[in-house]
Amino acid sequence: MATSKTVMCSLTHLRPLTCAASASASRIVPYPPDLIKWVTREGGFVHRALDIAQLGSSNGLGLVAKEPIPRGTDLIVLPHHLPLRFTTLEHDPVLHHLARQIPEELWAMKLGLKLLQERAKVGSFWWPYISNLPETYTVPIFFPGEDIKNLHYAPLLHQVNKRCRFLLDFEQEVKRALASVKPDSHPFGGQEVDASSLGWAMSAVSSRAFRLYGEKDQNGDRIHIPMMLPLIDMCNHSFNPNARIVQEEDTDTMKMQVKVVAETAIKEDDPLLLCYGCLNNDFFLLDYGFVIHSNPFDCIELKYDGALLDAASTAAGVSSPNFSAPAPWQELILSQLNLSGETPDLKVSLGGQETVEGRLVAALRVVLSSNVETVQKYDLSTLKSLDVEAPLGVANDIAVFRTLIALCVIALEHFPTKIMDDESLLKQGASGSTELAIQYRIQKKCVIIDVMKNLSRRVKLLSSKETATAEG
Ligand SMILES: C[S@@+](CC[C@H](N)C(=O)[O-])C[C@H]1O[C@@H](n2cnc3c(N)ncnc32)[C@H](O)[C@@H]1O
Repeated sequence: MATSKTVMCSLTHLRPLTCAASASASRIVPYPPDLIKWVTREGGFVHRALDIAQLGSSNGLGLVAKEPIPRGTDLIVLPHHLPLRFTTLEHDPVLHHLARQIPEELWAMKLGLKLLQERAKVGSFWWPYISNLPETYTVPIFFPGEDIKNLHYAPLLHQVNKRCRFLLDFEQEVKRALASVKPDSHPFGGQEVDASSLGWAMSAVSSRAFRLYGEKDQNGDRIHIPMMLPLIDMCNHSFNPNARIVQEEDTDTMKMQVKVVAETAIKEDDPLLLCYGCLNNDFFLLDYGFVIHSNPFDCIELKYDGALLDAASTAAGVSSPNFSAPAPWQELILSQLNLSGETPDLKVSLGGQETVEGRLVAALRVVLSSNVETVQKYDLSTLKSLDVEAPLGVANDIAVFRTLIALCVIALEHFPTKIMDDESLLKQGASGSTELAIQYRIQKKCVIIDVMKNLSRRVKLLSSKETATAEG
């Protein structure tokens, strides 16, 4: 739900480890070593048609094909020693101690510690790779406070604040851990590490690492671990990728190597594109620093709240809704949907592949029905499905969809601006993080509008069927 009242926390007031960047593709050093040559020299393979190039103004650098490449062609092969990993074999006890303080959901920080260590190390094996990394990132932890507020969407503001707070606390943790370390065992070569440099490392990893099979665990099974893949991580994202990552055993060394293979035929001058995952825009913005227009996986999060649903239902013209006081049999089904009971999960979503989260559809169908016998004829998966047409009757589904449409209207009204206002702000020439924040909130509102359109179509269809039945 949208809000602008959350207390902001941002890292922009902190001194960055590196000098400030202006261009989006600005790298750690002005003239980094040639990455393709380094990968090849280290025993990797890079298809001769591949080159690194600047792609548009906002996508940074990318890989492009200088000539047509047939489907199935090997494009890049990285031998086992090139990916950067944080493994249990790491010798540094301070790094391990710090890694243990990082919550699982911020896994990128763990590998980020290793990245910072290698960045600080004189003569690091990975320097040719690290020096090619972007100097700054467009993720919201680096937005000025005003632009964090400009996101206008509480669940994301919460995540941004959580990350900023973690980095500020972790900075203190790192300082405490380093205070007693002797200079020759300092994990960062004696360099000071602050929240800004930790944020740089976390963002470098979250925007570039892939989770692939890593070490074997005690049972001999390979576990997924995040890895930074030099050169491969120059590929930008698309939901219609022309390349994919494959892991296979190198027949010479018997070690795992990572490959990029052409998924489709690639035309001359086409960028090489991988799919980073079926993610919503919250993940794309938080982890990668960009937003996808008409993202089919974008969604908005709402709280299942009886009073709110009664208000929505009443506004939709549904008579005497009882979401605030469901009957005991309805309450029982709500507990089965985990929307009631001792530890309910009240977060429900609109948009994405499901259009309306199944638990919310089922809850509305059940609470807006007064007929316990009819409801008991169906299992939960039927009640949750929008593909099953009106299991509890046409009038029930019409009431459900109208309530959901009213809920969408309420959700839209929580945003302090309308899409028209946002678009005129963009036309006036908002730049950098302001533009990104505005694009993000426009997309959230578009998700709601698309859900409303979808539900309106369903109401129209059901109403025409209802009329036809009455007339017939
Ligand atoms: C794995 S890196 C790809 C290489 C990167 N472009 C560079 O300059 O190093 C991921 C980053 O590329 C950019 N990017 C990738 N795909 C994009 C897309 N479809 N639209 C906008 N930016 C994209 C984002 O900045 C993202 O954080």
